[in-house]
Amino acid sequence: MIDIHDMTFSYGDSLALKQVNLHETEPIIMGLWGRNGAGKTTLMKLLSGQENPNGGQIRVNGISPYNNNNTMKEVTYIQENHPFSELWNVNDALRFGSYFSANWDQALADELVSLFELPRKKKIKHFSKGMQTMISIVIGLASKSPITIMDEPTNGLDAHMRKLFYDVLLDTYEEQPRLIILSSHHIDEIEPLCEMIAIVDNQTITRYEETESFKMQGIILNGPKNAIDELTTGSTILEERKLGNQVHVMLDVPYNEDWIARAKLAKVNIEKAPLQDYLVNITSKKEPVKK
Ligand SMILES: Nc1ncnc2c1ncn2[C@@H]1O[C@H](COP(=O)(O)OP(=O)(O)OP(=O)(O)O)[C@@H](O)[C@H]1O
Repeated sequence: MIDIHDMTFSYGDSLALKQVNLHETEPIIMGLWGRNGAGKTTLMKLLSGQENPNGGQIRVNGISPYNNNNTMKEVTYIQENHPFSELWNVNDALRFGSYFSANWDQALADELVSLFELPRKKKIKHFSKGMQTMISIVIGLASKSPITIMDEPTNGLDAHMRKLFYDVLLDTYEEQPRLIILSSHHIDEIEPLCEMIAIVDNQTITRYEETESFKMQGIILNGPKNAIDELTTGSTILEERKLGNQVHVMLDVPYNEDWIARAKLAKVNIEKAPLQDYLVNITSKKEPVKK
């Protein structure tokens, strides 16, 4: 479905992506996580054919996507704060979506507009931020495109609407599996949906792994300095804080029976590092400490 090999892209003289590699043949839900400016949006633009790489290769369903009419039919890209015309209401936006999507499902679009309680006649520019996100979601899901890319799809949604979004996305995905790519800075908002997560950091994809494997990784230890020092010898420390004789560290190791037993023996408190904190630390500019 997508195959990216040593791809590089610059905006003029400014390098945005370098040596990107990503290969996915299955219709899965993929998360794209990275910090501000990491290159997520640029990668999504390249996948949807809006930009042309300067080097390397990108293939979407076997073809180079840039300026390719076939890509336009097969890939739907919903940008963050999608720029709807000032004049449009919901019906206009849906008509626009239907023009560009070969698999457009009008019944689903109507169902989602009702579910999200979006007023059909009100101008979209007068919608709240969450409502604007919802109409973008409707267009993304009703497109039923083989490759559907959504930038920050939970932006502005409250907990209730986010839950609705999860439910409808999974329902439509189960009905018709396709490659759905969701980007976010907040991993917790997309992680429940994603089978695989790609980490975009320092202008490239540094890791592409199963969500479950990321969720296993990273532990936090709290305890006396000497006990922590002994336990952490040989491990990579991602974060360290001291309070008197007490030390708090995050290690880049799996949260497993072995570490739970070692911590118990050393009388040190152990817990799983929150996924978002773990990812922030592994993409931090500061060098991790190897003890
Ligand atoms: N049109 C542009 N012209 C020049 N530089 C750009 C342009 N768009 C993005 N960039 C630069 O490319 C880099 C990657 O930006 P990009 O928008 O892809 O990051 P991002 O991961 O989506 O960030 P965010 O999470 O903040 O939206 C940044 O350094 C950014 O300043």
